[in-house]
Amino acid sequence: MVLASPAPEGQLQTLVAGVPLVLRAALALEGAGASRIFLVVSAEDASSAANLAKDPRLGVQVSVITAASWEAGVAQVCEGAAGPLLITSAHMVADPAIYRRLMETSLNKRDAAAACRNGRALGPLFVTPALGSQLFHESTTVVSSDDATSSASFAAAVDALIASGKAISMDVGARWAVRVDTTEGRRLAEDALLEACRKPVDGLVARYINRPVSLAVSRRLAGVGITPNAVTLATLAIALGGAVVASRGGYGPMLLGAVCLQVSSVLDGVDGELARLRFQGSPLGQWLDTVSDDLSTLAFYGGITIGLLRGSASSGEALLSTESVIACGVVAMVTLALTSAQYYAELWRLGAGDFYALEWDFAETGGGLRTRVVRLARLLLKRDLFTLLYLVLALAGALPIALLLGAAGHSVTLAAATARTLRRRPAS
Ligand SMILES: Nc1ccn([C@@H]2O[C@H](COP(=O)(O)OP(=O)(O)OP(=O)(O)O)[C@@H](O)[C@H]2O)c(=O)n1
Ligand SMILES: O=P([O-])([O-])O[C@@H]1[C@@H](O)[C@H](O)[C@@H](O)[C@H](O)[C@@H]1O
Repeated sequence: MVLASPAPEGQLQTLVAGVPLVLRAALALEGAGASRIFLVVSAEDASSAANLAKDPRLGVQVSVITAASWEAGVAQVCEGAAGPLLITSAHMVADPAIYRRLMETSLNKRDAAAACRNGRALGPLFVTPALGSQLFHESTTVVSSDDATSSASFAAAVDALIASGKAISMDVGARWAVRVDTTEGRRLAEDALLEACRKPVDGLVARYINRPVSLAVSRRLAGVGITPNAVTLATLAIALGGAVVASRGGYGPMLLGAVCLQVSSVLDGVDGELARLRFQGSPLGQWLDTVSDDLSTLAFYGGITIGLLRGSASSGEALLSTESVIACGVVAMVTLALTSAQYYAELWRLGAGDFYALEWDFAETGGGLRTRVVRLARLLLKRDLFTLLYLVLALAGALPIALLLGAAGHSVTLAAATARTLRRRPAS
């Protein structure tokens, strides 16, 4: 059971990366495993809190508690609680792992666990109902309700709890936790939230080139109404448009086609970043993202195959014979389609649309020679890398090589996907 404390009056709706701060706190607590949330607010904030509590992104029940003071509201919740509570200020934007770790702490030996950095309390406190009610009942000085920096004085009170031995101090280590009651604090929180949108599976190009750009775009779009799904469809439209242009043939159109594929590959990060930043991820979005990646690549091969057959020598057509262009184009498209079909079937059975919901050998850390080879091959065959490579080849007027590499690369992934499907086929 968890409690999110109020922001000072009127600040419930302050946006942090596109989400009202109190809603962000509630969603983060839910993500960390909170099964119920009590939101303590003043009478003036009650109706806007009630609206935020109805947000469709929330999966847990949020009860709004109206109280004359923060302490009175917290004490009221503690008194009715059956198990430990996590008390935090809506002003705190933190890595959900901090809340998760606090909630996992056993309160058998002490009555509370506090999130700390360098020995100082940050604010979030996991506490037994008994200590919680005692703290907020008896010690009216814990947080003075007319104190503008109530979360700071709350942290000071938690420091005192640690000093008296009643609370365990849990060091948050490198995890981030930022107070957002200042413009600077909100900026730092947005930086941390955006950084947390990176995916551990990002390839080298994604990590060092694509993400810095897509994160800058997401920062600007976070407060705008555009949905992740709309961004996914826009990235697909850019790639398909590029493929149509490339099919006209010639150096310029085919280069533009490769530029469009690269732009869509960079913007491909924005949809997921917005989904994670604003808690707007969805099964439909996962599927759209996966299918749009594959359709974009497939259309590119189609576009350049037609373009090479139609074009002049300016795009390196002489590098491959007409028959080889057709053969490589067809092999690249068919192997990509057959690979995707197998992954889609597995994803469908799993009830997920996210390519990374599948279990992958290359996701294992360490491992023997085979795992290392698979991991290296996977890194080389990743979309972020080959998309950039195709752009370089288009610039060099050597796009037939892209078709050749596409045919070879997707044949390898088809072989791996087929072996995987056969391995996983249930024994009859
Ligand atoms: N319209 C969208 C797009 C993406 N997502 C979520 O975001 C993830 C993708 O995150 P992102 O940062 O965009 O990763 P990509 O760069 O697209 O990498 P990949 O496609 O290889 O997963 C999806 O799996 C899905 O969980 C979503 O919910 N809705
Ligand atoms: O992980 P990665 O190679 O960068 O990219 C993946 C593709 O390889 C895969 O075909 C597609 O279905 C996924 O959505 C994702 O785009």
